Amino acid sequence: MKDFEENAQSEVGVMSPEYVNAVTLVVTALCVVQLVRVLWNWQTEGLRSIPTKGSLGWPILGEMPSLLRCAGTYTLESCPRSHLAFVSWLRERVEKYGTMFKTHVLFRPTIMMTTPEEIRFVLDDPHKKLSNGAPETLKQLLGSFNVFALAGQTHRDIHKILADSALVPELKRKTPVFDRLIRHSMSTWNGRTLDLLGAVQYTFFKAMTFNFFGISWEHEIADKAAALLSLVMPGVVSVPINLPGTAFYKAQNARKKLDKVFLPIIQEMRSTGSDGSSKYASVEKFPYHSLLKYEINGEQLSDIAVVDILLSAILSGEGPSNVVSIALIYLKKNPPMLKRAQLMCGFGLRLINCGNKRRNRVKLTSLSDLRELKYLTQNPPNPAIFFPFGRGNRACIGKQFTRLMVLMILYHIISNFTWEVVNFTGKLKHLPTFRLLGKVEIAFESRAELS
Ligand code: HEM
Repeated sequence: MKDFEENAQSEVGVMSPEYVNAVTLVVTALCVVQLVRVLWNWQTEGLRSIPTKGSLGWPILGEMPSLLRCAGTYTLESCPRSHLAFVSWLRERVEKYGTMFKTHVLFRPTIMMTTPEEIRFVLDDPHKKLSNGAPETLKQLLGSFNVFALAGQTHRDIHKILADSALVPELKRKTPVFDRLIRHSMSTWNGRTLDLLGAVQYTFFKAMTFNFFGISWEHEIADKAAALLSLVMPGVVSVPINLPGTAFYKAQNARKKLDKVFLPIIQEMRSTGSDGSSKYASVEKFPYHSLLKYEINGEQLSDIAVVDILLSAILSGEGPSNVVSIALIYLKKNPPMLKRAQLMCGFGLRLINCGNKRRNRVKLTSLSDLRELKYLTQNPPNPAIFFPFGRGNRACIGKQFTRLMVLMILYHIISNFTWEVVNFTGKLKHLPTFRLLGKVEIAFESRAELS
């Protein structure tokens, strides 16, 4: 019997444990290699056929780790050097591959263009073949009709409708309203320490709900909308995990509540026609009747599509609060520059309001008033090489609005207050947009010489 078992074992060739382990290892390694190949092919699809030189970096991560090392967080003082770090990341690749190279960042195959001519070519999009690569969270929170997700002729038409209402003549008409709103927002600042980014953003959101939905900033509904709007943006730049407590979850809830604020206005405007009058005490005059009549394939935009469009336009405007905060921090660090700005504001005040001794009560009633504030409107960049507001048919529609509001807010702060930076991380971030990190707490006091 024993002989039989030994013979049988040698007949079927029983494998030693070492042999089994080695085979398992080889098979697992082959599977991993195959998986990485499939992932990599999927990840770089579309880019491999483009005859541009470059490196796609690591599987999945691409060249993101090296880019993040250059574009991470920086202190305000090291900010110019941080630009140099990013520039050296670019220069290294430009020297190897040329001014246009392929890479893999933000989990996507990417073509980097580094000269103003190349960037202008893309933004001007002469063949009208490019569409926008907006993040998925943007679509989930702002809806499929958000302006960044639109493409082709529909995008061009909607862009024009939005842009027309943000042109200088329209802003001229609204300047006194914005001025009242800003002075009202600042009326409680004396002796208080404020989260400046939050406070300025709140004022901006109220100005924009007036601009895009016609909602009066004095009405409580404008406060409700501004509070909800400030919850949506953090969700757009967050990981889309829909669990209670996450930024994405809060943003989704805020979006649902915003629909309840805005949808009744759109529904009422459709029924009342084009004169813009409203039964809502909150709505002064709805400015977008042309949007209500806009048709795609013979069908008018749905009410929710109109809300998507206007909401995305409002939420594009979260940048200016960073601009105001950075300006105040830099001015504080540079007393001679602050002094000159104060003098110019004073000079502007005298021009605007000759004879009025209560200088802190002065109103800005037109855009030409602002032109007198020469120091605040200096250093125009070269438009051929510097386009912070984009270009072409995707260009920012809020450029004039931003200039106007930032200037008015700075003007009122500089001429009415002294301030101390109480709490600020001192850090800036470049990705996904240029912004200050954390809260910026600033203590405001009325300027003694004005009271
Ligand atoms: C510091 C302030 C701002 C900066 C630097 C800025 C910058 C930009 C840039 C670079 C783009 C182009 C994005 C692309 O190419 O896809 C853009 C688009 C846009 N911006 Fe702004 N923006 C600012 C403020 C505002 C404000 C206050 C509003 C609203 C009143 C606004 C509304 C829009 C809209 C609606 C678009 C999309 C245009 C389209 O795709 O048709 N922006 N912005």
